[in-house]
Amino acid sequence: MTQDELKQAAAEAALAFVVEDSIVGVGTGSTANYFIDGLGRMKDRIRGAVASSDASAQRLAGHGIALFDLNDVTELPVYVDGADEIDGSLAMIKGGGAALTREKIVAAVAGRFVCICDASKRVATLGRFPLPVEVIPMARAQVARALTALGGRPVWREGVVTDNGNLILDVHDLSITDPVGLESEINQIVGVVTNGLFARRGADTLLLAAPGGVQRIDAA
Ligand SMILES: O=C[C@H](O)[C@H](O)[C@H](O)COP(=O)(O)O
Repeated sequence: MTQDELKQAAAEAALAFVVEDSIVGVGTGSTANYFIDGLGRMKDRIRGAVASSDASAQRLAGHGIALFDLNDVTELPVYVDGADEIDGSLAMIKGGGAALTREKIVAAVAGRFVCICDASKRVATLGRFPLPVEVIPMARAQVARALTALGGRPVWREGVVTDNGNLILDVHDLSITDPVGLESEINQIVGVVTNGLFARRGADTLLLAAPGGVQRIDAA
């Protein structure tokens, strides 16, 4: 099976978690796109969706799925999204597509975070994938210095502007021994909007696709 087929298999498995007549939280990226396409087939069984990016909103709209503003939503039973890396405790690195802040906001409202991944995303320790950090533009250099002081090597993702009008620094070479602590520590740097560690609120359920099938792993 190709990596794309595995992503699609994980995404299809997530459709079983969609609650009838509910509003669905929808992530961003190539794996989430397969989920959106599947959701399109069952659009008559849901009220609509909250999107975590302009790109996902566009794809959802293309399927005729009603879009809701998160401010108007009080109940979001399920959020489905991919990840760049996920560890044994279901903590993740996200933001390879620069959508981390909206993803974290929508996920925070959701009752259950279902992560959909192909097996290549599963790691013992987070950090081989450079950690994306969304930064207010005028603070780019000072945040980069603070991230260097933490032991990382920040690289500005030049040319990329987030849906919120901000910049991304990708932090290489971090030793992530305490994902929960590091997530909080980086968020304390003035000028940081948020970082791509999803550890304080990780996934509740992982659907991990390998050639042998899709494995379900629930958080302890
Ligand atoms: O900003 C992007 C998101 O965090 C994605 O969920 C993540 O990058 C995984 O994307 P993909 O499914 O394309 O590997």
